[in-house]
Amino acid sequence: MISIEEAQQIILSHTGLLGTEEVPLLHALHRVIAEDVHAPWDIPAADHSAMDGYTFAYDDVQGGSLEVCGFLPAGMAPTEPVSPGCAMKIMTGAPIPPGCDTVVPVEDVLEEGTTIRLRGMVKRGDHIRCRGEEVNAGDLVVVSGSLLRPPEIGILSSLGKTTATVFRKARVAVLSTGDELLQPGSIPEPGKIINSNSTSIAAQLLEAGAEPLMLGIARDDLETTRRKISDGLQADLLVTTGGVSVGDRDFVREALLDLGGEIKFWKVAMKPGKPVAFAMVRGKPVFALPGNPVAAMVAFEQFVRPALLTMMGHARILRPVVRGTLEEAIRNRGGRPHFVRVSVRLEEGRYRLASTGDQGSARLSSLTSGNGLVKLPPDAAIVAGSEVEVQLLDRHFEMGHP
Ligand SMILES: Nc1nc2c(c(=O)[nH]1)N[C@H]1C(S)=C(S)[C@@H](COP(=O)(O)OP(=O)(O)OC[C@H]3O[C@@H](n4cnc5c(N)ncnc54)[C@H](O)[C@@H]3O)O[C@H]1N2
Ligand code: MOO
Repeated sequence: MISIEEAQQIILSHTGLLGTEEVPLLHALHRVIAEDVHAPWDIPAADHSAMDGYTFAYDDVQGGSLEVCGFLPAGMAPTEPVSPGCAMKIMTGAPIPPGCDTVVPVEDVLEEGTTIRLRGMVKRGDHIRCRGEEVNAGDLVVVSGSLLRPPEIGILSSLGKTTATVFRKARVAVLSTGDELLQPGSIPEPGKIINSNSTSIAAQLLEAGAEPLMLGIARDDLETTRRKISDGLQADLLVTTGGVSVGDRDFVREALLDLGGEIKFWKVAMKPGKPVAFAMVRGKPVFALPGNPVAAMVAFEQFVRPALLTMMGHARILRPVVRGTLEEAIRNRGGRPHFVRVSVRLEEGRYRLASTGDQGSARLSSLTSGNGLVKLPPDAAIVAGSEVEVQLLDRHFEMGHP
């Protein structure tokens, strides 16, 4: 049995970047850009007013009064110089006319008919956003490999871009195995359960920015399992759940080998998720996750998600780890690291952690009532009040459960 870290290394050594595609700018949100973007022009393109107020030549201010000679709303492009001794009323964002070099906000003047009187001190160049202050033509503005968040989308738009070249979304085939499984939406019958794993894995894929392709259920026989897995190899990556332990009807590993696959590892020292397998089959990575619903989701977090993010160009592929105070004692009596599901609350700037209760590998509510995983070493007993590291699976829950 290998460690979690060894398993992650093996996976990443078989994980390469996907290709790229050009998409409309808004479709590039939360994806990784695969091109360097240089500015085709200065931003701002000219000196602009940063305030609604008056603009004038600083040297013309004699005794603090100026004659108002005109009005410059945003959108105008004045070319005529302003006459000596004159001020122009100017709106935020309007270009500074030739001859002017200073702006005073409207609330800092006394308006007396067609003249204005400055109420206080003014400095040359006040309240002017200079040409190229943010970006100069030719500057590298967005670097290839950057994650595109709303601000990056905005700056790309300001550079005239309407599309972006980004790494492709991974297309991931999802297959569940088991004779006991019913399609989602069914009414349970004796001996049967609903295939919830396909849905939870698909949700994890969507959250990671990938595209799930639902292959449905493979019955517990070698031929069906092999055929369904073969179908899944059309995708960039395949995730299966169930049928990977040592049961008489666990056919996933045999099917992978029959298809010419190489099993890079099987069984990782962790709980839940031990009987996870990783294989390369016809050049495609295949993750065979355990059937127990929590084991499948926790193994997805540790192994599938980092691989997907790497393929889609992300530099940050692991969940953030923070330190928090345990509100209760937790212990691991087993010989494998145990991912204890906890709820993480942010209280007065400190993280506080509480166990989500019964930690059974089949009990999905141990995940729904929490948002973090504490990796507890084998045979560890941690007392209440101790500080431990926790992987944050979901930042929304920190402010309290809805
Ligand atoms: N003799 C041993 N038995 C088991 C071992 C072991 O080491 N020796 N490991 C246990 C561990 S740990 C896990 S985890 C499970 C994993 O087994 P499989 O991956 O073969 O999964 P299945 O046996 O097919 O199913 C396990 C469990 O999960 C339920 N399940 C399966 N698929 C789904 C689905 N799509 N949606 C919802 N629930 C699903 C299934 O009904 C079983 O209850 O093996 C232990 N056994
Ligand atoms: O790995 Mo299985 O870990 O019970 O859930």
